[in-house]
Amino acid sequence: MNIRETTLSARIDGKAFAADVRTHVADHVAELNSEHGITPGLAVVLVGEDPASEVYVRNKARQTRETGMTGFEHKLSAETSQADLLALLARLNADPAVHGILVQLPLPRHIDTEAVLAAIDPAKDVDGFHISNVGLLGTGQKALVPCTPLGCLMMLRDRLGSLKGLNAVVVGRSNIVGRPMAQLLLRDDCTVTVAHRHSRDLAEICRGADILVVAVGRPGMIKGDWIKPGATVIDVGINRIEAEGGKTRLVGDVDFDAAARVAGAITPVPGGVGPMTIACLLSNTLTACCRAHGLPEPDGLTA
Ligand SMILES: Nc1nc(=O)c2c([nH]1)NC[C@@H]1CN(c3ccc(C(=O)N[C@@H](CCC(=O)O)C(=O)O)cc3)C=[N+]21
Ligand SMILES: [Mg+2]
Repeated sequence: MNIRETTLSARIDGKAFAADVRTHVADHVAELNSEHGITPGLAVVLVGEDPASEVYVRNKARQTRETGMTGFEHKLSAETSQADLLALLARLNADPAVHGILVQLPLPRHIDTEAVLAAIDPAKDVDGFHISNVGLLGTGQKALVPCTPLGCLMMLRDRLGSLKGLNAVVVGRSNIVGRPMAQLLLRDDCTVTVAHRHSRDLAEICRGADILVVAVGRPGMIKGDWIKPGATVIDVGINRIEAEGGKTRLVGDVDFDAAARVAGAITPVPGGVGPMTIACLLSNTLTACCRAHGLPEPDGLTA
């Protein structure tokens, strides 16, 4: 087999997977609607004008509508006070048409992120960032699970079936990805190592990984010879770098071409984890809606 073929067979198509998840969500939403007259609603709150965030929020709003759910968008100026933001969240918490609430991060510096996340009703916390959901996940209870790690887990289960007993290495320990990812892998009976910027001999740690999840935000940091042959590699990094002709290009945290020659499977950037994150946001909104109404949750969409 030549290198090109090897690369292609190793690629995990997150974009196609996400489209499947959205179809599954849309089917369930249609059923909720026809049988119970319920339409799941997702509120997205964006504070300030960050171009990348606006693209993301726009994509998400479109996909929310495409799956038959209602999207509520709240775009607030960068100068919005914390009190005003908290007042909006109180209204959304009380609104029965809103089943999911997402406050786009990062927030402007004058706003206390932890206070804002704590103000979201945990039952509507489709990002899974409220400490109540973090604690439920950490103790193996039913939670709303952060979208990016949930999407990674879905791809891993799809590729590998059971994850039991596998060595999983998570590089990065953020509250958004690394930590919840480690909890999910532990729950699926992996032996989990969490590595980070202070870890000694990161290359050697990575070489022991049957599953390698990287979420550090450093373009191409993970080299091909750090990958165990046949390993499954999930690249969470989305780094915009300068390309030729003054253009920009998206790359992950893993040196894709080199890693793809060694890995059993690997997610590309773009077209890997990113689309799955949005699909999982939609599935979390559906899950929150089902729980709010005491109705059965969709199969295969929750961790
Ligand atoms: N409360 C909160 N929850 C989030 O989930 C959240 C957030 N804040 N703040 C920003 C980050 C970023 N994020 C992305 C989701 C999808 C893509 C995505 O679909 N990326 C495409 C490429 C898109 C492009 O071309 O720019 C891909 O990887 O194929 C990217 C980034 C969610 N975030
Ligand atoms: Mg880190």
